[in-house]
Amino acid sequence: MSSSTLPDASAQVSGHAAANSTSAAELASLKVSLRSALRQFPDFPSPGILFEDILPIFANPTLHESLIRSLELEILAKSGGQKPDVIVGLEARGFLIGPSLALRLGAGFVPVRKQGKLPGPCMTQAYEKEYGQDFFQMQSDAIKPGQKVIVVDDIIATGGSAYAAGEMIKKMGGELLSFLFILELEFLHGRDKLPAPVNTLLSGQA
Ligand SMILES: O=P(O)(O)OC[C@H]1O[C@H](OP(=O)(O)OP(=O)(O)O)[C@H](O)[C@@H]1O
Ligand SMILES: Nc1ncnc2[nH]cnc12
Ligand SMILES: [Mg+2]
Repeated sequence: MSSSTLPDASAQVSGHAAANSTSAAELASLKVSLRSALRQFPDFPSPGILFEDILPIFANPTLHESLIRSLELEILAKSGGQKPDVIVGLEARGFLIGPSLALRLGAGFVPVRKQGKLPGPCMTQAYEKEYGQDFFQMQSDAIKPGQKVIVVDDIIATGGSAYAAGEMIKKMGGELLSFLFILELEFLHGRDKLPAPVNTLLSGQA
């Protein structure tokens, strides 16, 4: 190793550290504006549920851009260099973020839909969520064996929806890298159900 390598290497390391701290500062500031845009509606869709409304973020192009950038930064910070092949988004609110995020990351997008919406052979999984139960489906060939997958959705409450998606992805031979949400309802401990790391931008209803 030449004597000039060490200073170059250490300059590179401190360059990465500076870039990481810049990204962390950017992410922290974006999260503040995203949180301030959320609205809450008591007793929707049923008594006792405090509904978290994320839609104001999408009504404002600056906040919309902040959201997609935050999700991208969160993945880059937590991925340990592992790039996803596929982003899986859950119908319906997961469709608001999945395709844009997939484009940013150069990954494919695959939908998980509610039963009866997808053509051709499908895999079906029952699930329960904070205020109901339903069936999810994916097209049976949507994930190729060995593909690296990140599941995205707006909110993790009980974790039932995301768990069902993870089950189907594993049955198709996909490798679950992580789950990513805008908001976590911590008191429901949904993350404890999930079989891969769980990353969230915001938490609430502690
Ligand atoms: O962690 P869980 O308890 O499973 O709950 C979270 C899920 O519930 C909501 O979806 P929902 O199907 O109610 O509505 P949507 O069709 O508007 O996404 C939310 O968008 C998450 O997908
Ligand atoms: N409290 C809540 N607000 C919005 N979406 C939800 N999905 C599950 N629980 C929810
Ligand atoms: Mg949903």
